[in-house]
Amino acid sequence: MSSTAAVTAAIERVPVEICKGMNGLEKVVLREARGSSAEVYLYGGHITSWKNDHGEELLFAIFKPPKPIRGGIPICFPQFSNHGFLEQHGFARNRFWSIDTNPPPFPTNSSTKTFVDLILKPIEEDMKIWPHSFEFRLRVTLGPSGDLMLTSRIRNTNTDGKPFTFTFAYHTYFSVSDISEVRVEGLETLDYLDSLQNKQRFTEQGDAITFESEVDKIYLSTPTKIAILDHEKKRTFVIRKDGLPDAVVWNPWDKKAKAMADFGDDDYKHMLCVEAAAVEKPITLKPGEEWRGRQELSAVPSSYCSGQLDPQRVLLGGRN
Ligand SMILES: O=P(O)(O)OC[C@H]1O[C@H](O)[C@H](O)[C@@H](O)[C@@H]1O
Repeated sequence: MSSTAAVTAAIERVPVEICKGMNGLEKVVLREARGSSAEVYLYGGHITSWKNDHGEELLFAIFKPPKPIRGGIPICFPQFSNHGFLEQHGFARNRFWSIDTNPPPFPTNSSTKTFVDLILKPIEEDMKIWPHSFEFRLRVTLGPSGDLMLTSRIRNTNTDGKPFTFTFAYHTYFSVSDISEVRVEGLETLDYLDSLQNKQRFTEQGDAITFESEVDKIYLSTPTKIAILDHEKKRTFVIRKDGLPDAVVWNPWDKKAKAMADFGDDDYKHMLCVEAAAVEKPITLKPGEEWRGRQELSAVPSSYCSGQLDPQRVLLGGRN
């Protein structure tokens, strides 16, 4: 079968479409019957859009060609941020991924058919800076109720017997109405490394996390559920994660936003990054071993109780 035929065969079974996006780059669009959608670019395996069934964009993303895509969900691999000698956030976000037409069996407990499998293997240039052979499979799934699930499977395919070690993050930029109206539940009282203070370790104080200045923290050993409550929008994002013990919280605030070429001066007000990650304890894989890291996002209406958000209801939200 030719590769075009294989791609067509692989996508015919599901409500996905491959088309040209910004700068002529190829993207895959997933659509669910009730109207929700998601888009992933082959460049970076980068999610750039996630819309609910009212067509509202739930991710913050800026497209200002010829600059690279800012926002959405860049994949940070094999290095998160500057925790190592590679380029910031590793090279995976700056590589062309392919559609994986024949992924190994993938046990899922859902009957959804709206998904696409992408694969990244190292190119010669990568082997020079990170001399390891790997297969990185990313499955992007849109659930029937609009939930967005990302599952990464990374396998060490070294033939020299050598293990490799990496750090990882789903660098998710959530769209929020106004950062000063947002709070994050689920990280209170946890230890974190403060990237603004030489990665020193502190313990979070107080009830919930709110925002009034730049923040760049790596929360350690976090629960598997975190909520972002947007008071103004009356919307709550729930992040469920597996295999990713840490959670990075980032907002550049005004000064850094001004200094960033691809960020509008006020854009920081409308975004918040909460990133399911494995940073503090890097993952090591021996040849033949595979690691999995999963992030599931949902957006639900916030519930109010005498003017106060009810985190218990939001976090339990009818299911676990
Ligand atoms: O500008 P980028 O390379 O995409 O990184 C954007 C941000 O990503 C993460 O959240 C890091 O913790 C920040 O330190 C970094 O500034």
